[in-house]
Amino acid sequence: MSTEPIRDEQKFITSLYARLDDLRDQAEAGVARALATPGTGSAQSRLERDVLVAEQSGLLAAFDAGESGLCFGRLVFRDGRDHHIGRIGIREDDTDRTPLVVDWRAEIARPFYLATGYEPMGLSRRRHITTRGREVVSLHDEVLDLTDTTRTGHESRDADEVLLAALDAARTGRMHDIVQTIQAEQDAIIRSPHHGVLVVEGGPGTGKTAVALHRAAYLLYAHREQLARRAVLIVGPNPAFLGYIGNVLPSLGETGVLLATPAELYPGVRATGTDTPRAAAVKGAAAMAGALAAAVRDRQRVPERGEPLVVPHEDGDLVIDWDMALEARHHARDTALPHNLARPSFVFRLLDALAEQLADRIGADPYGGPNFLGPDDRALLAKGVAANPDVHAAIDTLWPALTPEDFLADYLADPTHLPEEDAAAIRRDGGPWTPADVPLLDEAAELLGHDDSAARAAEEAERQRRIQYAQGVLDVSYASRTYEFEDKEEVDEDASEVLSAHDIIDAERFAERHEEADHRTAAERAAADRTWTFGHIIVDEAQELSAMLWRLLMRRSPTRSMTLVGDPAQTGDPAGVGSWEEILSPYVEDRWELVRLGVNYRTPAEIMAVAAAVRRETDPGFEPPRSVRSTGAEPWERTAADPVAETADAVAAELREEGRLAVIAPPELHPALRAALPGASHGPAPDLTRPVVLLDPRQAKGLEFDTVLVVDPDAIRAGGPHGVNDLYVALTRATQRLGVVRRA
Ligand SMILES: Nc1ncnc2c1ncn2[C@@H]1O[C@H](COP(=O)(O)OP(=O)(O)OP(=O)(O)O)[C@@H](O)[C@H]1O
Repeated sequence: MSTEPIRDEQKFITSLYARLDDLRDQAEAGVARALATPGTGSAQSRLERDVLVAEQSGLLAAFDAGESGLCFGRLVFRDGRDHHIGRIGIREDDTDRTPLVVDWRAEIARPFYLATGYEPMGLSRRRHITTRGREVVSLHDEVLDLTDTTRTGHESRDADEVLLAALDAARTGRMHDIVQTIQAEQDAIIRSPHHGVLVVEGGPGTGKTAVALHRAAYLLYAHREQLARRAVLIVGPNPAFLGYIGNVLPSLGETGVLLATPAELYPGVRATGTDTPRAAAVKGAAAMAGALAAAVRDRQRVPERGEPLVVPHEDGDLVIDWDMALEARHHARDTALPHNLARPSFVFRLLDALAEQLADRIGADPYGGPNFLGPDDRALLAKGVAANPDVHAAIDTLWPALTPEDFLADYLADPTHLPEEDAAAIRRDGGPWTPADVPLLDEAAELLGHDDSAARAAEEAERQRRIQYAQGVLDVSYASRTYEFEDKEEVDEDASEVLSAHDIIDAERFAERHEEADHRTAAERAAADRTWTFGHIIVDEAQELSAMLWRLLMRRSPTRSMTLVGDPAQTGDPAGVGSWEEILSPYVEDRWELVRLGVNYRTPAEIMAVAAAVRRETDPGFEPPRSVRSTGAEPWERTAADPVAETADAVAAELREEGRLAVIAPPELHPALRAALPGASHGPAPDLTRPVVLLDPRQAKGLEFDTVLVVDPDAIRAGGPHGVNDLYVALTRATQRLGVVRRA
């Protein structure tokens, strides 16, 4: 390509960055001004200031995200329209508010990802613009109009070149966004409607994680009003994985997302313990729900027949017998409320019965006439009974108020309603909570309930008042908006692609932000609230989740707006549920959609052949996803009496200036490997940006490295019920080179 188009694009890109700088300065000044405004101290002035700070801060985050790779494409339509495509939408500072660059998520940007020579979608030309910092380094053009005389017929390879350059690039230890090279099959998933459950299945490296993250960004853009308020939850397998993907959404300007591992889904509990695989499987099985429910009922007791509880009282002993407690228990259970919420029914029924017992005794006419006591005397007696701490202590032994933590700790010390061998596997006295305990704590919290109804009602009334108030302030702010606060609905057909401040904030969220004591974002509040329900939930490596964890997640998503991505062939967790049908049918029957991704963007064909051979040992018909690349570098395999020393030598030989290397080995080899590889990052949350990282196969899930050394594959395979899957995961992590060190 001649240098002229590059010069022209450079001119455009330079002016675009100048506009971005302006907007950023304005937003920064806006925040500073708003924060410096002394205000009158009234609720109104504080709210107005918060409106400004939130709007400007949201814009600032988006402008900062746009800094790198702000504009990466251009679409020239046959009808003369000409649009640049970028990470965020920006408009010119003119009276028409001319779009300068269109957000990649806008409908008008779609042909950038979908158009082909056969289906040009109105395009005559598509350009890929590659920049380094603010400098244009290359352009790749595709002529899609078959009648264009400059067309050579080879243009489509240009798009592949951009993709292959991205796939070939050295890894940094952090996942990058793929907005420049989203493929058509991926685009369809990213933009599919957000209602209902969408399952995305695909082999290693097919872009499931990338698609899931871009889908979150797309949904937040397309349904901002609904989703930003309730936040989007992304569940990933482990802390290393969350660190790996953590930059992708901020790089797309999105912050309304909570990333969490399954172990973090019960606020206030840090699950640092570990279970045996057998214990994890028992705790994860659906049968635990029934066992816990039965165990809660066991805590609703009645005295043995003929062995009543006798409570000393100033007006005479009170007797709680089998009949009386049974009647109160029926009454409380009939409410169908959780244990702690049904407890007041039990308590009041017993108190009434005891007061009556006392009145019957004290006021009894020895000659069989009517009771002497009038309503006032009876009320006085009832008051005395209700005020007696011994009465309450006795009732507590029958229907105690329980916290989920105390209940589960008691249960695990003496598990009931399970076959004895399962109970033995999970029996435990004390010790830290484990990840498999997290859904059990949540289940217990549901069964027990927390009696905060009065506080909640008061809170809701106050919230409604604030929303009404905030709407008034927003209306004022909107009427006096500056040009970049334009509502996307009311402008032209290009409008929906441009970033708009009113997308970033709405009255309800404002009201929420304005709570005096609570200025946290929706995602932050969601993280602290067990009963939070999310606007959308994305689960990565969904095949790993246990039935009990699915119950927890479904409670967090009453609308069932979910995207589940996974690969059953990579299941490692002993509690992982076998099939999507099995996972989903209890919640949505067959109302879910399955899409498959079939192209492997990570693993070169040479490496994939080795990984597929491992699977074919147990599943002869196994077909791996098709690798998009082949590097010519054949994986190597060595057998050594001392695999640790051999690995250390191989690491020294394989280390390159650029890129990252992972040693994936069974956990029992880690102490020796740590000693032999002193520079390697390791542990529960290793730093993946270091040149060498030591991982066990489970930790390697979802990650990728330029070079991977798999140590003692036979031990990995023999390491558990899903050992073959773990080995398959380990072998499919490399983007360039794979070495295998066997034990002799
Ligand atoms: N369209 C694309 N353009 C550029 N890179 C892509 C594209 N799709 C996927 N990739 C890259 O391919 C690699 C694998 O993607 P990703 O991790 O999302 O796959 P996955 O299906 O989740 O894999 P696994 O199941 O093995 O964890 C990543 O480096 C990702 O950035």
